[in-house]
Amino acid sequence: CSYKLRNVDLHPLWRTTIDVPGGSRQSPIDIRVLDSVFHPQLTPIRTQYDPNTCLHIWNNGYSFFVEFDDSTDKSVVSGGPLENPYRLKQFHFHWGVNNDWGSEHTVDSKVFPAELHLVHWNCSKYRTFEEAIMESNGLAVIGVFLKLGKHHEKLQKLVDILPSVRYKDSLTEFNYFDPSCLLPSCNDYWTYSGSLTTPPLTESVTWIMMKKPIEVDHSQLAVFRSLLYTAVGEEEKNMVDNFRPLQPLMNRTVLSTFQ
Ligand SMILES: NS(=O)(=O)c1ccco1
Ligand SMILES: [Zn+2]
Repeated sequence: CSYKLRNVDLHPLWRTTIDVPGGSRQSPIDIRVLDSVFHPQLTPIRTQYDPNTCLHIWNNGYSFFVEFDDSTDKSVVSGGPLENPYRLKQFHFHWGVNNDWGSEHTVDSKVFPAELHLVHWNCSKYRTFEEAIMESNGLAVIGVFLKLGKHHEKLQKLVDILPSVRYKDSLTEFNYFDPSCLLPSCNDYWTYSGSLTTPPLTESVTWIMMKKPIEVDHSQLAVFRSLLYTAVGEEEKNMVDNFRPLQPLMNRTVLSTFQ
């Protein structure tokens, strides 16, 4: 395989390898398939999303976030390694300047052009998302790899509105979207204990990484890359390579639902 070096010009947010004091469960990681342990008791992940809870999209200067109304249990994930339902708060992506890299997690060192994160918080134990991100079992993030392939029909509704959040701190209304259309058809996943990959990098995440990638086409990824890190009036910097470098596995085991 062609070994491409990633001389990536990382965003200042990630340029320093921020070592969280005492960090022992940081994300992202390289998932070594043969080292993962098959766990037959892990049930499939169950998502119940109400498209009416979709609120808006905003560009916060390092990704674009689709945010949901998390004041009720209308949009939740449960099952698998989760001891109770977790409420959907937002989803966002990480991507590269080209199709050779962009994902945060890797699979046997294989990099994907982008990665989707669906972020949920433990509403049975904590009162708010902000509180949950500080707790070891506070969050559950479903990660989905994106690969280059056929046009993703359902994603296009989101892609079409991205130009309206081109600049940092811009926000636009976005209603009636069910993010389960972005999940792969196959239920197989890996799961491990990790952290947020952006500040505050807290070690509060149960990661659920879907084995099968979804396909998007070149033009759809190109629109992601047309977004800007910068606000109106600032010197324009394209929002690309917004992924954190791989972190050491340390004393962790990745579990899998398949052999
Ligand atoms: N990239 S991520 O899903 O770990 C995340 C969510 C909020 C902050 O960082
Ligand atoms: Zn993320």
